[in-house]
Amino acid sequence: MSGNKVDIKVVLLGKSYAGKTCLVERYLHERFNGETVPYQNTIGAAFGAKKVDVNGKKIVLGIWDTAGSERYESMSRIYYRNAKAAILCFDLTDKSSFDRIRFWIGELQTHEEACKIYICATKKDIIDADPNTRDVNEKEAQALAKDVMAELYETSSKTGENINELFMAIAQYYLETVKTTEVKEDMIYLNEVKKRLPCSCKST
Ligand SMILES: Nc1nc2c(ncn2[C@@H]2O[C@H](COP(=O)(O)OP(=O)(O)OP(=O)(O)O)[C@@H](O)[C@H]2O)c(=O)[nH]1
Repeated sequence: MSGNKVDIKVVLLGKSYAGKTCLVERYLHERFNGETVPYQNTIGAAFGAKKVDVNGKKIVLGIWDTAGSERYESMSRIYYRNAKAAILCFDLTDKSSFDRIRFWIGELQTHEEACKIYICATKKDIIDADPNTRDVNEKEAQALAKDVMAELYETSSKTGENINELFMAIAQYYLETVKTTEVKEDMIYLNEVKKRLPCSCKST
């Protein structure tokens, strides 16, 4: 990492009102304005960045909070292009928001194959306070996550539960993958060197 360079592009996708902006607000600024400020839909997208320390390595996450409104859907590809991680948000109290993430999974699988998917079930505090408000079956969410090899996090932007954990997992996975790639590249390089060695070298 050098200067203000963004190391990992992370994009948030999901239905309008799913809780994407609050998730980013909580992570970047450790605050939740949901009880004091009326809901305002995101227009286009918003960008924020945060430097994190993963086992002594500092990396910068560049986070794109996209608009959930279907009106802006065609623009979303601009925001998820080259993203290393996508957080697909759904609201635990709204089944239609869960159904919507299948659309985003399809988009990413078609256009951004290398992007790692994280599924984020938001507003956990609401269902903790009243389990009857749960509109998405936990097993169904787990099954979908397993299907697409995604990790599933249940979060609350009100309490902050699981939010640092989610972004830390993204950063850690990124670093592990970078390391693996470097190792792979070294291996390829060694193979190439072996292939090019003159025959006389084999016996030495
Ligand atoms: N209790 C509770 N309310 C939440 C939580 N997250 C979001 N909300 C509320 O849900 C509403 C929508 O949240 P936003 O974060 O603005 O939703 P969004 O997905 O960014 O919406 P768009 O910008 O339209 O795409 C707001 O009224 C928030 O206060 C949460 O974790 N707990």
